[in-house]
Amino acid sequence: MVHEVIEKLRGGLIVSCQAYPGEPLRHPETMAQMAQAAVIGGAVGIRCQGLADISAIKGQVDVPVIGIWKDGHEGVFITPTLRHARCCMAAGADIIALDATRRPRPDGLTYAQTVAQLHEEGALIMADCGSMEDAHMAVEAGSDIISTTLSGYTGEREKTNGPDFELLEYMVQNFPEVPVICEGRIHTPDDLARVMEAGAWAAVVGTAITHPTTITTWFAQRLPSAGMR
Ligand SMILES: CC(=O)N[C@H](C=O)[C@@H](O)[C@H](O)[C@H](O)COP(=O)(O)O
Repeated sequence: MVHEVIEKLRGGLIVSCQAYPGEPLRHPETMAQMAQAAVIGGAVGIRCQGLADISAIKGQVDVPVIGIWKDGHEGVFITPTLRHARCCMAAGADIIALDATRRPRPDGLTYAQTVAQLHEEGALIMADCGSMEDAHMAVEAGSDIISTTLSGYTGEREKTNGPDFELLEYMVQNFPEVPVICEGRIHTPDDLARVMEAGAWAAVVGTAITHPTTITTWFAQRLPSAGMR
């Protein structure tokens, strides 16, 4: 049976509100405003990064919040350890997303051990996978949600221009009992419509909605003068 929090996400758009270190919008209040704006536009859930952002956003929106803590840039860095995950829970996240690759984790625990412990503590876990093999591992570990988040970022899958439909379809077909979230490089409303048609439980859109610097470059690159800059 699907948990009621995950049921609330079914068929909907989750907006990822993240600003990266050193960026002008990197402030918990700013991200909470961004999250509120996304909910007004129809987001059924928010994904966000960092303990301060999770707690600020939880104070401002009623929809489920998927929390992560990114620590570092290499290897396993999305909620890499049990400690990071527990902190996200304490900050108020309704669902914790974890790196669900088969790579070694900084605290020496396996993904399955991490999930088992967090389940004992009452957490709901979204598995950020980078490949079919990761998805199998994540499902065997009892993840509550599996996602395509890390496709194209771990060396196992090509970084496609848009979402990784092949991985999404594989997950949907092979794990019909597990909610599958499509995340990563959904850049247009058409992309979103297609991933939902492919059977995604829900979809996460980040950059195309909440990262104005990148969106500006998409436009700027189309200026007649772009090649001369
Ligand atoms: C690989 C990685 O670190 N992904 C992160 C996960 O939280 C975010 O940087 C992405 O913005 C998010 O997954 C949404 O994807 P997109 O921004 O492409 O819509």
